[in-house]
Amino acid sequence: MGRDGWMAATLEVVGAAGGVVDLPRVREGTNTFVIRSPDGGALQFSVPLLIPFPLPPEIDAGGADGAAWAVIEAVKNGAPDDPRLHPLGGLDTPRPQRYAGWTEPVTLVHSESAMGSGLWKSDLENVLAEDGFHCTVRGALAYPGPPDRQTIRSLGERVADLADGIRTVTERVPRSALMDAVLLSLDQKGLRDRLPAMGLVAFLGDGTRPARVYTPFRQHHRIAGPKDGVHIPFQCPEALEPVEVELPASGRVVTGLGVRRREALVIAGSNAQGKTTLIQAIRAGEDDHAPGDGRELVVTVRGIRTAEAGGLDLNGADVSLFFHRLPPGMTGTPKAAFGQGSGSMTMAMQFAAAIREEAPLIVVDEDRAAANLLVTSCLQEEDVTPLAGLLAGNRAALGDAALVIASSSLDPLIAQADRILVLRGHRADMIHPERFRETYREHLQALIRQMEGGLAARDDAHDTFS
Ligand SMILES: Nc1ncnc2c1ncn2[C@@H]1O[C@H](COP(=O)(O)OP(=O)(O)OP(=O)(O)O)[C@@H](O)[C@H]1O
Repeated sequence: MGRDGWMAATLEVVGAAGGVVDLPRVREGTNTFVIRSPDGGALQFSVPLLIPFPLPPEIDAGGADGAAWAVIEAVKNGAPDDPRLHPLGGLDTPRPQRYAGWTEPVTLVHSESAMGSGLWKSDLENVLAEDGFHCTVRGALAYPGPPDRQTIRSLGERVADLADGIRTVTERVPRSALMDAVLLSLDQKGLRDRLPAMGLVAFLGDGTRPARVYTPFRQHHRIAGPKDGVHIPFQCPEALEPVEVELPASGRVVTGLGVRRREALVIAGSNAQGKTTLIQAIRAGEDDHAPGDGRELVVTVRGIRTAEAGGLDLNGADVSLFFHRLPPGMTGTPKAAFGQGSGSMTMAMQFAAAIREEAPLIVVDEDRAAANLLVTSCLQEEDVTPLAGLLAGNRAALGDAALVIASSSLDPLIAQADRILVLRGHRADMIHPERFRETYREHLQALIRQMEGGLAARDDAHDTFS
């Protein structure tokens, strides 16, 4: 941190930048630093600024994160054309691509997770408040040489110019753009609060565009932006009884799929129809999204959990919901198991913990699950009850949690669903569970006939050649 003495000069920089530096928010080494880049070509800095742009009085402070989002994205957009903003993208350094993450667009307005912590976005460090726009900006300049009076003064001037540039852009953001983002943020927060009273744990609005595009800086679905090109919007089929909702802040009336408390909803469909994408959108509904994200109308209550196969160490984990005996190699009892968990044991632990801690919604994706914790094989012994078995015979053990399960091949599990949404060509349709069970029965009978036919043919061939 103290390389070349730049850190020692930081406070001088702060002084030189005058009143724009947000002194109460200065945390040296964390959000305030000046350091030469590892390749030596740039001087990287981070500094909390207070831009004199107070939250307009007509804006409800509850949606101020939307206004902060609109301002930050406008500044990022303006960076190439305004030399004062060039440090944001390291545009004057020999390798600007190294700093492109700082101007990477973000369509997230609020998240309780630590998602995208390396990106500039509306969060606890970037807030529009009554006393101005508090923001922590990171930048990079071409390396000016060792820290002496001249270079330190010029750094101070660049930071002051940057603050000035941010202020200019901020003041030009149309009020309507601020208001759109604010209302959307308030709508999502308000709807999330209302869901429990509606008997719902998630709402997936019609028109949602759930698919994502990944960039080097946004590699997780929660922070990734909308997919370009062909993008089929979600539309809740009539047979799934769409819910109509009046959004609390804008008063807009929208329709969509409501995921009900305690229900088991299966998202089915053959390969690559968009099951994982839809389930990820429901998970991302814990966050608030900006106009254009595509998931603005997906709202999920907080505290949802996933259960996935893994190989975690179990340290007194209660897996008795699924396991009635421990496999060899583990110690303890099913109520307090110790040892290296198998894929299904780890998943059982996560599932049981979610139920114990009263998670409102548990999400399971067949792609990431231990299949033997979901359905039974004819070889399975009695010491494990998979999820399909719990749904069939012991629903009470799952408490109040709703389940959303993406599955394309685990018919015995799909057969236990309360509702089945089936995706075809990325479009949602519905299969009545009773109809599915009939089809499944016929499918099993055909399989038995096929298997018996195959065995008989094998016996005939054996007789012929023996
Ligand atoms: N509504 C949509 N519009 C356009 N593309 C979509 C849509 N939903 C998903 N996709 C795209 O379809 C592809 C497959 O999606 P996804 O992985 O969610 O399918 P899946 O049903 O879970 O697949 P699998 O059965 O192989 O696990 C991805 O490239 C995804 O971005």
